[in-house]
Amino acid sequence: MSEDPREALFRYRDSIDNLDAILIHTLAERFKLTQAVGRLKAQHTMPPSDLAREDRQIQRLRQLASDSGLDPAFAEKFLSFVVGEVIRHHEHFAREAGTDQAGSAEADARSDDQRDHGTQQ
Ligand SMILES: C=C(O[C@@H]1C=C(C(=O)O)C=C[C@H]1O)C(=O)O
Repeated sequence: MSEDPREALFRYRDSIDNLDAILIHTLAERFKLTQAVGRLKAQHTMPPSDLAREDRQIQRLRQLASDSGLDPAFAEKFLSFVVGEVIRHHEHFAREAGTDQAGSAEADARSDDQRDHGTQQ
């Protein structure tokens, strides 16, 4: 006899809940590292964003997504969303350290790039 559909639904949801917990824990660990990077950049007056690094990450994540049956466009949007938050943290650390470069070429490049991609911070 086949499984009760409600039992099957609960079983799927148990695994979904476990995976959601992994996502949150993974993001929390990633933000701990990016905040350390943000503090390092602020102390040494390095620009918050690095668009060349982001381009390499986008290509890598698009490839990983496509190899695992996930929409590469979704993977790119997700990375962009996360990096937008990271940059906000970096800018905060730079303001705190008094090393922010408002109006720098890097900041201008980022906002041009975001306009081109229809994203904003
Ligand atoms: C964390 C960094 O700072 C920014 C955030 C990135 C990220 O969240 O992966 C990547 C590049 C930078 O724009 C970094 O330079 O490595």
